[in-house]
Amino acid sequence: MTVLLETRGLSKNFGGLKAVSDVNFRVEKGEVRAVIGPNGAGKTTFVSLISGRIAPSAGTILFEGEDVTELPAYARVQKGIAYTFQITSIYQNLSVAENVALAAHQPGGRASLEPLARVGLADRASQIAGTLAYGHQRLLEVAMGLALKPKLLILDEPTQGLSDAEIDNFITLVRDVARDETVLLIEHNMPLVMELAHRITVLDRGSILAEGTPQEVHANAAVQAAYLGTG
Ligand SMILES: Nc1ncnc2c1ncn2[C@@H]1O[C@H](COP(=O)(O)OP(=O)(O)OP(=O)(O)O)[C@@H](O)[C@H]1O
Repeated sequence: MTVLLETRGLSKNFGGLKAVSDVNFRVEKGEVRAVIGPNGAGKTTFVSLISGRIAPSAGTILFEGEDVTELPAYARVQKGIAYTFQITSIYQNLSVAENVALAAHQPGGRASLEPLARVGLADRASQIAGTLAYGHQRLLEVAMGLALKPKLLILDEPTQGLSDAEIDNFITLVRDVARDETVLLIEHNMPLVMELAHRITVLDRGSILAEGTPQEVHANAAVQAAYLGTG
């Protein structure tokens, strides 16, 4: 197995708060890795550090063996790290297709519609993005991430606001994406995580509480106590 992403001693403090604390983490190429944990565990902060949206207080981030800790976000995108944009970065007044074209840095709108087809939005290509339902805006974000042809696709709560049928489509989508790319998924929907992830990392108060296959994590007593609320 080849390690795609590794963090060593990765930490982020906000004042006195250790949002991410000394995290040593590895993702293999081709994996679907879920990061779960209670609210405030540090999941978004962790992936923001990996994508370069925020700078760490300490530690190192390696991508394909290269130290990318000091690289700005755009340079990490060029290396193949795509973080689905927060919804605010969708251009609400542009069409769905134009948003994908912009994400792919082809503002003339000549980008392939393939990313839209992959997320099931091809028939909405000409719709104004701001008029999409919330769940569809999340899928548009995923399409914008795919348009970058990433090696690592980071999805931050992608199924929020999706219907059950759309979540089923999303599972198919991630399996399809995972044939070519590695996926790092932050997700609160536990049945979905159990079904999709090869391995799960559980964050709690900024640190890794547990890591393993869905079965191992589900059976972990510390996880049940801290997260599943059944301990
Ligand atoms: N910019 C910031 N300034 C100060 N504190 C922050 C900042 N961003 C996050 N925090 C704090 O860091 C901690 C971790 O937050 P983070 O958003 O990473 O958690 P999370 O696991 O993604 O939570 P959720 O599941 O609710 O999205 C929280 O206590 C949060 O209040």
